[in-house]
Amino acid sequence: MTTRAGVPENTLMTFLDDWLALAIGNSRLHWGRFRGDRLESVLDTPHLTVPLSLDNLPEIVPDLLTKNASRVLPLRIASVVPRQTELCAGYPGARVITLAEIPLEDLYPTLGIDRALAVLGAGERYGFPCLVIDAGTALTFTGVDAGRRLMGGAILPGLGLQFRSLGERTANLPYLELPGELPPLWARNTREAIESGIIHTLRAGMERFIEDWWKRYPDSSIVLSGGDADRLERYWRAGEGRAIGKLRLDRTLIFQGILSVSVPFFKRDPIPPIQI
Ligand SMILES: Nc1ncnc2c1ncn2[C@@H]1O[C@H](COP(=O)(O)OP(=O)(O)O)[C@@H](O)[C@H]1O
Ligand SMILES: CC(C)(COP(=O)(O)O)[C@@H](O)C(=O)NCCC(=O)O
Ligand SMILES: [K+]
Repeated sequence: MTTRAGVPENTLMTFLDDWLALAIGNSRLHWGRFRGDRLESVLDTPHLTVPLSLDNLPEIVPDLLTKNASRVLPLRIASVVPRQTELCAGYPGARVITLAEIPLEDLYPTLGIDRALAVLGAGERYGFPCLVIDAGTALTFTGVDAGRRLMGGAILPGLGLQFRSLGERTANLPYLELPGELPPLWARNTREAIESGIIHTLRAGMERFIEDWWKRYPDSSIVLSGGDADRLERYWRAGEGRAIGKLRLDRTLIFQGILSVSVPFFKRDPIPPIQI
């Protein structure tokens, strides 16, 4: 396989090389800089407005690049936003990850690559079976069993989107930011009523999925990821907080997933044994 620049791909990444991972979500870009198999730094940036090039990469991710990084850094892209993928395609080291490369069974053809990589990353890091709850633009549940088969999942509007849609599509409701703390269940003003409705309903929904998942896979890890994961974890913990010890927070799952599908390109030690 060769890159766009015609360089054989597996000569691009060696064990100690720097390379970039880019996860393109519906709200923004998530960048990770690796040195070999080590994730050294991460950065979120707005969507691209112009094509990505060798010239503008240093301006887009100044904090990720070392000063002497003059050569073309390999860039492995996982995107759920086709227009943004197109804007990256002209970058010489770019390569887009597809579902065909994901070593999980029973994936359906339209599954988001971000979901596949995050749950792969979660399984590699915490063991299969595992359930990922990704609180991004959309909020997704993605579960994989001990045989690395996709069990199933669900998609709903993310927290930010739920707040925004009420603010934008109603005459009297304000657009609110996500609150820092879990609001009271029974509100007596508009702000808290919106916060309560969205957050307590989401918590109840999460409980439904989590309880069912643990019934099927009692020892499974459940991992929260995405831009709203920290807040979601805080809301979850502030409630009755059932079995909270087993909910992990890890916002780098997708980078672990991208690393895992890049493994053949590294001379790296095998990933630690999988705990089931
Ligand atoms: N600078 C920011 N831009 C966009 N969303 C942000 C930002 N900071 C925090 N967030 C939160 O992150 C959520 C989006 O999650 P994220 O994982 O970044 O989205 P995606 O991967 O779908 O682009 C939003 O609901 C918002 O509350
Ligand atoms: C569900 C998603 C929109 C989530 O995107 P995100 O919130 O990470 O930007 C994305 O994974 C997607 O476009 N999925 C395709 C449909 C599916 O996964 O079934
Ligand atoms: K995501």
